[in-house]
Amino acid sequence: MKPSIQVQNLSFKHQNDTIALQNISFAVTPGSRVLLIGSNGAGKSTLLQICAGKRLVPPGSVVLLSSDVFQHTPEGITHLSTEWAMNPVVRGDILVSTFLDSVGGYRHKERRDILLSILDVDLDWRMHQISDGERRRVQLVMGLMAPWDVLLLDEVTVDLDVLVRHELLLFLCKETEERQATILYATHIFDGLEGFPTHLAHMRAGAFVEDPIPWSPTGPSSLYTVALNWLREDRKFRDETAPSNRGPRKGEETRDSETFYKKYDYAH
Ligand SMILES: Nc1ncnc2c1ncn2[C@@H]1O[C@H](COP(=O)(O)OP(=O)(O)OP(=O)(O)O)[C@@H](O)[C@H]1O
Repeated sequence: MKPSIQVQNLSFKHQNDTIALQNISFAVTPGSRVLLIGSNGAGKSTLLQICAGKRLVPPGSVVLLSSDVFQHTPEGITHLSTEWAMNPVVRGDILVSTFLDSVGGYRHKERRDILLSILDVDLDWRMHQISDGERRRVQLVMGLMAPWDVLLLDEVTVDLDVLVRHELLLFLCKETEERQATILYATHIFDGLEGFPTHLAHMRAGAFVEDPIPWSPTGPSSLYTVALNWLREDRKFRDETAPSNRGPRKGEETRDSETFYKKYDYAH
């Protein structure tokens, strides 16, 4: 089967020269649900942004749905991240129904209505008068209503209540099974996720520790235990190979900032 996501020798540096990805190669077949697991800063969001065609990468290094994702971003790719909710536009005084129509909701009424029900969204809500979790639900209706072939999810279920999150995960599983769509999902929350992934990908310092491995919820360890062990190994690996300055500093002289703030500390 032709992969829906094919990444070859991908490396990426941010503008300040921080190396975010190092020589990543992997392929994902249609119908897969791949969980990206890695510590903060491991490169998950950067990889998802690149797969969404949002960052310039060498031609041919990231091919989704048989098309170079940056040069000719194919139809059917949806990237949902937490940044969306920070945009003042989606916190403005606008009715949810108007908002959804403004992004083409009228074209996908059937799917939109299924999602309104799963995500328990009221079309009469006003975007500036709803909670963070409610706004997240509107984002998910918006992002998922047009049928997608590849879904790139960056921690967007974080503020959903557990019932809505559960229903959403069931919907996503159904979509991948019935339409052979593919999901790459980066998260740190493993509660209730046991039956979701078909594969786990372990990212460490911008690289894949190994190819995505098949996951079965009936195995000996829980997802949480696997993730915890991987992250412990990563921390040990980092401390042995590239000790960092993180944590308290021993024997350090007083910093200028301490001297300054102590001088103007009127609280005592
Ligand atoms: N805009 C940026 N400019 C410079 N460096 C960045 C930028 N965004 C991320 N980085 C760095 O790139 C590396 C990968 O970051 P990335 O956000 O992809 O990690 P992540 O695995 O998604 O982390 P988290 O779990 O915290 O979301 C980190 O070293 C991070 O400090």
